Amino acid sequence: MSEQTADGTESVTDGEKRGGFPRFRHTPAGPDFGRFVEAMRRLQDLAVSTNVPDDVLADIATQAEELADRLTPYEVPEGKSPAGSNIQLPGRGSLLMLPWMVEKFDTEGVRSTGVFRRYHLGGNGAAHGGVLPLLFDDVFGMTVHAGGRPISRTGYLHINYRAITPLNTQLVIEGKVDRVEGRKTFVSARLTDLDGKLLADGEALMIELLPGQP
Ligand SMILES: CCCCCCCCCC(=O)SCCNC(=O)CCNC(=O)[C@H](O)C(C)(C)COP(=O)(O)OP(=O)(O)OC[C@H]1O[C@@H](n2cnc3c(N)ncnc32)[C@H](O)[C@@H]1OP(=O)(O)O
Repeated sequence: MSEQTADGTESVTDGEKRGGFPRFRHTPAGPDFGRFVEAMRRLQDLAVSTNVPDDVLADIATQAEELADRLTPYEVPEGKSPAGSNIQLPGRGSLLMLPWMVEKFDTEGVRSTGVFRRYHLGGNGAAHGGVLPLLFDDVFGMTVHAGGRPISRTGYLHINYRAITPLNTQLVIEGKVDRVEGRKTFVSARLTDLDGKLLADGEALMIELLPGQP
């Protein structure tokens, strides 16, 4: 059963295995959206890797403020932006997500490839330990979805850091459903380089939302 809400989303209730998740209509990315997101990613990389003279930075800060002012009138609620739901774009078009491409999405599992960039630097050339759980959690969410399981949230997420994760190196992550027990879906994933060297592995418990659970 579903009902239309004031902002145009559908609030879906019992029987549709979506917990309290609204059913958002897909917002397609326009022709320049991918270019815009990549430009924003370059800005993020540069924001953490430059040392700009004060007089130049004053001008750049003004330009950044002007850009934000131009974007602000177009702010929309969750589910109304192309960010996050366009799987043909790196990170599905979301600046929050790692800029990785989904290469496989089916009942056997999910495979995604990409690089950690300068923005993701932790220390001494390695990716920050905090961005790996972001990658794993996102892959686990997709794995549950690809596996045909109901909408679920992460109960726990465990990462084993097996080796230093390099920046600017093509890597691959593969996630799969290990087993299902009632509402509980146990998933696991491995992050490797293209030679198969294991960098990190992880497991998580994804719990099916009950009707109305946010
Ligand atoms: C198209 C749209 C796609 C959207 C995809 C969304 C993916 C989102 C992925 C995320 O990252 S979610 C963000 C991080 N996670 C959260 O914010 C979850 C916060 N926690 C909750 O909301 C609740 O804990 C939750 C709804 C997941 C479960 O609460 P419940 O009260 O419904 O479940 P309950 O505590 O009764 O636990 C259900 C079962 O799981 C077990 N369990 C729960 N937490 C556990 C835990 N941490 N470790 C081990 N077992 C756990 C619990 O023991 C029990 O086992 P049994 O059924 O065998 O008795």
